[in-house]
Amino acid sequence: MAKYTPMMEQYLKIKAEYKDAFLFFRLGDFYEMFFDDAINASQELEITLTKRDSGQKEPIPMCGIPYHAAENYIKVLIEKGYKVAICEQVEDPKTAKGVVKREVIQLITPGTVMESTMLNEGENNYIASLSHFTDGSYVIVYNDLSTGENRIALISHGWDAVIHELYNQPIKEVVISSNLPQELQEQLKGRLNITLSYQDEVKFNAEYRSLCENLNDERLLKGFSRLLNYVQDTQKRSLDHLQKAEVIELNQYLSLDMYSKRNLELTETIIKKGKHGSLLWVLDKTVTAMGSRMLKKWLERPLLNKAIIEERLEIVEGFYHGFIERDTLREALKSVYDLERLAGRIAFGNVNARDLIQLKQSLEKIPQIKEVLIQFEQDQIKDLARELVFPKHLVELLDASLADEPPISIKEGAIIKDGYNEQLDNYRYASRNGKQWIAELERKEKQETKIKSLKIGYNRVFGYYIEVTKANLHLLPEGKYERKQTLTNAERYITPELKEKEELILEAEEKSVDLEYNLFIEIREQIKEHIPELQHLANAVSKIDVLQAFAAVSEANNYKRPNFVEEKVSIKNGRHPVIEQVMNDGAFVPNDVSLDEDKNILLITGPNMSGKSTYMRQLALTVIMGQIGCFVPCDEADLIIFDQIFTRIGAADDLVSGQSTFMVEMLEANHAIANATKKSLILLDEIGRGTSTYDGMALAQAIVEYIHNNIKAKTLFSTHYHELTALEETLSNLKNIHVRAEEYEGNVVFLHQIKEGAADESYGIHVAKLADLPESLIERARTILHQLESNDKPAPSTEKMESGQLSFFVEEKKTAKKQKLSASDEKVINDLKHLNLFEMTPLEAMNELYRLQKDVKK
Ligand SMILES: Nc1ncnc2c1ncn2[C@@H]1O[C@H](COP(=O)(O)OP(=O)(O)OP(=O)(O)O)[C@@H](O)[C@H]1O
Repeated sequence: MAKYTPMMEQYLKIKAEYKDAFLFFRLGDFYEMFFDDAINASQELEITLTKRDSGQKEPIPMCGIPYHAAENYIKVLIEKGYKVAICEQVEDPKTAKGVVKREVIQLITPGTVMESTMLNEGENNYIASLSHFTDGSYVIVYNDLSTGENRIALISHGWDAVIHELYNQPIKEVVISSNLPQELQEQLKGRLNITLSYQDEVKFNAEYRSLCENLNDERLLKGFSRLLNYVQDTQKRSLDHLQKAEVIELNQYLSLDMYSKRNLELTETIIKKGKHGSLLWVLDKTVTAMGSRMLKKWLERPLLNKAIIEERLEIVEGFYHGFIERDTLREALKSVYDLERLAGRIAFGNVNARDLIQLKQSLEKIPQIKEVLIQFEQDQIKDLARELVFPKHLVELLDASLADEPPISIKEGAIIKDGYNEQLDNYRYASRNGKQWIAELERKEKQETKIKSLKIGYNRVFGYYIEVTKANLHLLPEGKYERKQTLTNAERYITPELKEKEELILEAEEKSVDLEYNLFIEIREQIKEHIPELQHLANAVSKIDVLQAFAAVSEANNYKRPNFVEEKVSIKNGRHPVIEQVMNDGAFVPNDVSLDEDKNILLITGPNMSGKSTYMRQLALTVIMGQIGCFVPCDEADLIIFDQIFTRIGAADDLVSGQSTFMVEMLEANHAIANATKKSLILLDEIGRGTSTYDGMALAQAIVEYIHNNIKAKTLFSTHYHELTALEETLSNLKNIHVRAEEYEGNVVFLHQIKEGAADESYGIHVAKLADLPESLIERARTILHQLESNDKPAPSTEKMESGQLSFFVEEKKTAKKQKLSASDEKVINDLKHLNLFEMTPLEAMNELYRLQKDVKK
């Protein structure tokens, strides 16, 4: 077999170290890719695939992109979850002997991008590391390379908790050990859709000692080192902006499992996966990107500590009433640039002078912000003001050194102010002086030759020249000028003295550009020393921004400050914060919520689409808003501090891929039952609808009883099984409520009002009528329903139900479903077939029809 060319040998050697990345191999002005990389990249990037001789018999596949356009292509690949290794020529090709030396200078991965065009400003971009230990515990480390943030959590209660923790965090990549069991790796990829990277060798790097000082657990240290080792290996450059690892004590925050994070649409909606329509969308009245990111973090981890919640509420209260000051504050905050990411880019070495001017302008706003804050009477707001430490020396340095309007490039001069550096001033003087001398020469020559149109110009090839039009050539004295260039209408000349000045000017200019570049790097290095100060400031500014946003949104939407009490939840005229925003003014019907020691379970009945899930969701969202320190959507609220929220709401779907709807529903219910405490909030919507009526109802009843007898958590339980309302008689802490709907001229009118007691009727048949189904079908449905209603009585309830009994119903499920679809139901089933409802029980089918009708109306 023929040998590869030396360059190809070099390529193959480097590529062997970066098998899981596209290797961008620098050749002159291009990054080239070869072999499979070329084939795949040509498809992913839609660029032409060509061939190149490699020394072998057959040419090899190749494709390339111009180096100056690389950023866009890299962006596309990273967004698709790929990694890109940037391999540069690291010696001057002109002086190189043999093949030019090349090295990978950076491995760009989805979790480690720094370029602002690839980052979403309102969102963190985390890379995480996950380490597992023989005692069954796990350590997760989150790092945002763009801001330097490091957070670390120890999880000692199993793998499921790891998945719940990682879910819904903006993580692009997880670094693991290749020893992590394959099945778990598959779950990370499949359930969470995250790029996996491997770092098996984990060694403590003394360089980062100061970042880990507070980690007193070997496991935390090991987890953190795995992340740092990986980041160091891929980035190969200064990471001076990395911040001390902050340990997240998970038991200090309201725990939300992945189902609840998703069902409640805190930061993104389920269907469109966008911010619009989420709670974050309503609350995000922040004016800085830093504030927006902090708000998102707060929403993902509501607090349990009453003192901190009250401190936030006190600040919001101050901002709420001081609306004039708040406006001034918002205006000032608007001019504050993303200090956090800027600090990261300063450390990384990719800021330009314009960025630093923006830094200066942002910092100049700090005294003004402080001044506004100290005007408030609340001590908590005055404390915020104290956290804003104005870095005077830094502003002075930036002000003295940088030109007010520098260009983007840092290699073309015009970035340093006059008077900052004596040497630079000398060069500039020489250059300006020379130019003045030339202007003077032009004036003198014009006078002497009497040629008014004579001019002195400059171009890169010939330098300075004297230009005389052909018509005036006869006026020039003999022998004084040396001809340099002939144009159609003019001749260009030089003189020895002009040449001499030209050299002085050009030399001064060249030296001054070099010097400016060096000075800029020096300034950047000096600023690096202040990165911790900038990060501290960024943190304080973000907090102020989030709290002013809470005040702004609370005022705009008429939210009220909640009281935190010991045992009861009592909300007057509560509203759903998101739905009320998308409805016309005043269209949303407010409702009360009352839960206490005596009545901790509310069993909600009422027709479909009447507002049962909305009522449940609005309670959860109100609790979360309160526990992040925001006012809440109602007229008055007494709340307790909940430790966990569990939900099973809305369409059960493919969240856990490969599982049936019913299975998902059971997983979610089981998760709640296994983990909830008396201090938790459980919201279960239509449990049991994923299976046939009999076992669905049985399961629903068993679950309610189990919560009632064993957990005693505050619970909202909505159901279609009207029969369950009888439980009020046997379960002393359960109370029936219903959503009111009225029949008006044969139609259902939804009033969306919550009332005490059970709903009197199922409205399925009316709903089907609304859907204009054939009269015969409706009649038949009525008969079937009637039969069902007379047969389906709930099993007598028991106060001593054990959790093990639940499995009995699950086992029974399949046979029960078959029984349901008897031959006598054939006609209805056939009629429904075209609507794909044949898999359902008649009652469920009615519900589906109603949904359908509602959709058609929309
Ligand atoms: N309090 C309210 N005021 C005004 N409109 C409401 C209210 N509650 C709910 N709605 C409207 O009714 C629609 C249906 O509400 P929701 O989904 O909560 O009903 P549901 O009873 O849970 O229905 P299903 O049983 O089908 O899940 C909402 O999308 C909203 O438009």
